Amino acid sequence: MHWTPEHAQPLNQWPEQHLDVSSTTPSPAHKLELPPGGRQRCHYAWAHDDISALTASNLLKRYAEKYSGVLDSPYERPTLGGYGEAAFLNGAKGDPEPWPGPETPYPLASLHEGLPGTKSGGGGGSGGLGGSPVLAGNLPEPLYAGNACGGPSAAQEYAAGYGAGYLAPGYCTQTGAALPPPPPAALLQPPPPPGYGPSGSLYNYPAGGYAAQPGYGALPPPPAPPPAPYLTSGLAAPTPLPTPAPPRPSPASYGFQGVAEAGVSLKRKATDEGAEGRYRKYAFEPAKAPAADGTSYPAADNGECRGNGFRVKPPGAAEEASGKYAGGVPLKVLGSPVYGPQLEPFEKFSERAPAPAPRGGFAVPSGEPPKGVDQGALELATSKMVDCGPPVQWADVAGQGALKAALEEELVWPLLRPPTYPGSPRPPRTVLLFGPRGAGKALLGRCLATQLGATLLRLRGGTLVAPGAAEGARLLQAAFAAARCRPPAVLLISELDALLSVRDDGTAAAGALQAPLLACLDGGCGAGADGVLVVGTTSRPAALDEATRRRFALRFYVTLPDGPARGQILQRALAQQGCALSERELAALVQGTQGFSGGELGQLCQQAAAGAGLPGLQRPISYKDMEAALAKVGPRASPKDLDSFVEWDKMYGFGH
Ligand SMILES: Nc1ncnc2c1ncn2[C@@H]1O[C@H](COP(=O)(O)OP(=O)(O)OP(=O)(O)O)[C@@H](O)[C@H]1O
Ligand SMILES: [Mg+2]
Repeated sequence: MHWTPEHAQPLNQWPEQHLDVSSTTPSPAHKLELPPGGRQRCHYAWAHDDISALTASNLLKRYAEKYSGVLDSPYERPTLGGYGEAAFLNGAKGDPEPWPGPETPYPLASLHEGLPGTKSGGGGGSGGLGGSPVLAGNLPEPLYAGNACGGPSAAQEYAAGYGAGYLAPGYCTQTGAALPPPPPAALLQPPPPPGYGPSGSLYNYPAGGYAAQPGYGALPPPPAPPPAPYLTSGLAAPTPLPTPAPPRPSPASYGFQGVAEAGVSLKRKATDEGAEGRYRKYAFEPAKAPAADGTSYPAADNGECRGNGFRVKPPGAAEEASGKYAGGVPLKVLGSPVYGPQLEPFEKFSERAPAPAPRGGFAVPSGEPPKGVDQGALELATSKMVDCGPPVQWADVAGQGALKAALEEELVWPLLRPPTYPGSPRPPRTVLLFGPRGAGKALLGRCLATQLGATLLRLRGGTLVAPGAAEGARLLQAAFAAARCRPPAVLLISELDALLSVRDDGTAAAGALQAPLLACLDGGCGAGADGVLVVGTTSRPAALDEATRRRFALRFYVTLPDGPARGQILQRALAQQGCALSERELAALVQGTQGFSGGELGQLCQQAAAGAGLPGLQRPISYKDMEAALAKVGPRASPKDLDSFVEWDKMYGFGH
């Protein structure tokens, strides 16, 4: 039968209670715990419980008095667990006096020690194990000495491991004998909390001994109690009910030790599973956190995964990247500089006084024809080759500042300067001007003649080649002769490259006029005499073979005009056409004629004039005429051409 609080009797009803201490069935604990030798005796005493009635009543009277003091004293009902487990464990519910006998290994505090109204007894402290307080105290020597049925040692173990002292009414195993009163109800555990089922242990059985009890899985079955101490009066405590279980510990706070516990816990687990399974939903478990962003995907440990698992780039990342690359410094607006007065007007050069007739090295006309030259050819050359055009001053050449300077310093001045000393190096007598068509090479040649005050003889390679090689050779020789006859002379040979025709595969054609040319350049036809400058020009420098190229001491790249130069050229050309554009219109034209040569600009203006009406009837050229002309006239030099010029210049030019 399970003791339940209902069985608790108030103390004042105890006297009627009689303890039936006779029992023939030892509790399992007794079976287990009794020393072998003591088993017999213990059975004997237990069976025959021959404690005199007098003794029993003495005992009851003694403890009744003792307990009555307790009950009358005003004190709080202890809270659950208010009493240390030890108190319940060793059952020291009442008397603090130790059981006479060897020092107990477990000094126990008296249950009532320190309570108001209680006598500060000699108990407490090392209160002996005297087993149940009911039996403790200076009781007469127990009838059973030694180990009888679990004498002190047994009692100790028992008491220590278990609150054996409490003998509930209803457990009177001794007929007629009144047991000491049960501890006041206050000492009893409160009723179990709701949720506990009717079955299962509510009590804190000591570890070991008992098989796991079916339970709620919340508490492991308590360990088996050590053998109950026997009443000194011979009363053998019947199998005591286990003390009320301590408050249900949280799973982690079970205090049971040892294998039994482990077994118990294992066993419990099995049952727990059931119980826990039943109550799992209430079990404390951290719920899985939903994905932070509420998606149904489980949040990865690192919290990285979102949605379909792809991470979203932080906004603006792409912009930032493009900003980094695309946001470079905006390119400067390229364009030809606005045509402006910074350029020297053409006239300026023309203002310059013509160079004084050179004295000295260049030449003084000898008046005598050179020997071996065909007279007819000479006359032809004089009449046909001598350029009688207006002088060209440096200012008449738009732009080309650097080139103009180089030419002046490298050619003109040395030619004009008398030799500084005998044997001083001769000034160059040949110069090659190369660059795109219409770039002003001839113009420069003309300028040079002007600057040297020299006769200008102009040859076109193509003209020489046309009548045939022989005829051409004759003419070439006549030209050089004539130049020699008219010192200072500038022999301007344009389209030099026509004289040196080179097949597409780079092999020279049948030396058309190359040989006579080289001979003349070497002074064979009077050339090279003092007072003759040969200016060769070409727009195909690459067609020149090395022999020819090397006959020209100076080689300069004549580039296309830049913006301001273009403006000047346009302005001059338009002026020649009798019209003038506004600065804005001019600026627009300059912008729209990038890559045009001077010659092409002239052509443009001529085209515009044509659009303005027939010659003589034409109106002034308008901007619209120019725009129309642009549709027809365009730059000839391709970027590729321009690149080749640059390359050649690097390789063979004198740069400037
Ligand atoms: N820098 C310039 N300043 C003024 N006029 C120029 C300039 N360049 C070219 N021109 C004009 O363009 C026309 C062609 O010039 P020029 O004959 O000197 O070119 P080129 O280089 O000799 O051409 P080609 O290779 O066909 O002989 C000329 O009427 C000239 O006045
Ligand atoms: Mg020319």
